[in-house]
Amino acid sequence: MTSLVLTKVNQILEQIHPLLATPILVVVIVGVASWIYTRMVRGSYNLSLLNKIPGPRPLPLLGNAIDVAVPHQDFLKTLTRLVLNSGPAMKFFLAHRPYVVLSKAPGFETIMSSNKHITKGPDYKFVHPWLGFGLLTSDGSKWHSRRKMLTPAFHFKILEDFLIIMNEQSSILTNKMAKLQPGQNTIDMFPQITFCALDIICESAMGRNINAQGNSNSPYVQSLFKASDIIFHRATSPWIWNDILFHLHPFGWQFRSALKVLHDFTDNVIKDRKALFKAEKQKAQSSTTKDLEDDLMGKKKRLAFLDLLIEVSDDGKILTDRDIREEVDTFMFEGHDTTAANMSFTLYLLAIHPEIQKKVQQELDDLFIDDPDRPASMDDLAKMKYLEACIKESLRLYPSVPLMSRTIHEDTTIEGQLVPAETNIILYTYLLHRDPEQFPNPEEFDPERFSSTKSHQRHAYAYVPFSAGPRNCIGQKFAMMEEKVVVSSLLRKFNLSSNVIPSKMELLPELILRPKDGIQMTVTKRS
Ligand code: HEM
Repeated sequence: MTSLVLTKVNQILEQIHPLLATPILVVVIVGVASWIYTRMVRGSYNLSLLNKIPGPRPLPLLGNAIDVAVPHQDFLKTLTRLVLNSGPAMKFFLAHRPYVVLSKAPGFETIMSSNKHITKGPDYKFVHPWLGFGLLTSDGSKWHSRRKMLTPAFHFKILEDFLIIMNEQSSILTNKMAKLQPGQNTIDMFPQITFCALDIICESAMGRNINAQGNSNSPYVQSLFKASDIIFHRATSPWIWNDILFHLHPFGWQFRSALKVLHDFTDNVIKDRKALFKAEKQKAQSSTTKDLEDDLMGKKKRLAFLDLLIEVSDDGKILTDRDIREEVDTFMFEGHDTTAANMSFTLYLLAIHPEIQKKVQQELDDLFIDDPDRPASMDDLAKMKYLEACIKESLRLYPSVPLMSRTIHEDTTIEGQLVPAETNIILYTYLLHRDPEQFPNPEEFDPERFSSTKSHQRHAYAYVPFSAGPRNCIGQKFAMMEEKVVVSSLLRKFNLSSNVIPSKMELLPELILRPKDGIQMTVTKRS
């Protein structure tokens, strides 16, 4: 490996000036660079503790960059191999920056259950220009107060109001599917489901219908995809991590123009809804002294999360328009891809397991025996137990968020290793969910794992697709509701099949887990 580095340095120097490429100069330059690198590491990280944690041997300057610099579709396999060679806490370096990858339940518990380890890892900085420091990205007292402020918005009673939107958008999706002619009914379901999820979250978060299902070319939808795409590429391209270099790069200006569209859109919606809110408030002065949560629940209709934010903002005294935008943008960012990926993988798993698909359809047929075309009610959703188990099992095999990261600020014992302060922790959920001690035959799709008796036999942190502890997903109930509505609407009307073989499907751990080539499925009307 060292000889590989020397050869590379030699080539670079030769390009700069042939005289520079003498062996002595190369050795001197590599030596000085290694010394500076080691000083940097010593200066900021506790190397003596880090060296005790198992992991692949790092190279000077590069750390383990060469070990993990593989094509995106090979990343999960490569990381899994490295982790399995090292153990449940594996250390590696990217340049001078140390990471510890956790892949078993006890390690996850140490981090997730703690109120101290709530700082997100350095890679979240790439979403700051879009989301600012909203609920997903903030920490400390700002995060605490925002979390407290937003929790009532996800109360069961408030979520009920979003059911109408979910049913309406599902029905647009099923109508689109019904128009597919035989011979043309094998399609990539991933984008179809994504547009539906986007329409649902946009109307729920902002009270605006962007009609992505009808027109996916709208500037807002295109900018959202563009911004997400560039964030992912930046996170995996160290040469544009630096802000100045990024702004000079073509990605930089494309990102800025996408953000302008996204921010302008949210700003305008906030302005409109604030005006509406003011007018409504003038009409109903009596509600101003009531407790916020009761107030919201008492009202006939709450169309958007944005309303709660405007209500608590106290006309800019508690939340400015910029603060409100951070949270609305965060819901848009966190709330469409995650559910879309999970719904797509669930449909796919049911498509390749026809006997399990039949059981789900039986459950739905029994529930909708009175009228197979009516919208789903909250009561129906509560009774979709088997479908829920399928969705959960799909999230186990294909967690929408396959990796998360935190930075710890104090020395912490994790999995028996003393991990020094300022180390970045990677929570490798994709592998955690494949632990054979917790999930025998882990690659097998078996919804029975989520029957109530079997769930109790597992470690409390063995299954955490929505994270767990204080920084868990605030939107998980919303997500489960949406997914049941959309998936059940499709399965009431259609049979699904697919020739895609799970072991051949290439997975990309982008901002969310995504199939590299989409998921082709055949959609046939049920007789
Ligand atoms: C299947 C769907 C979803 C999955 C698998 C999922 C998963 C997650 C995970 C793993 C986290 C923790 C991220 C981290 O620590 O870095 C998270 C946080 C979060 N999620 Fe979700 N999510 C889903 C849907 C949603 C929806 C629909 C919304 C909004 C309506 C949402 C809003 C959020 C927010 C705001 C946070 C940050 C919470 C905090 O730090 O206090 N999520 N989600």
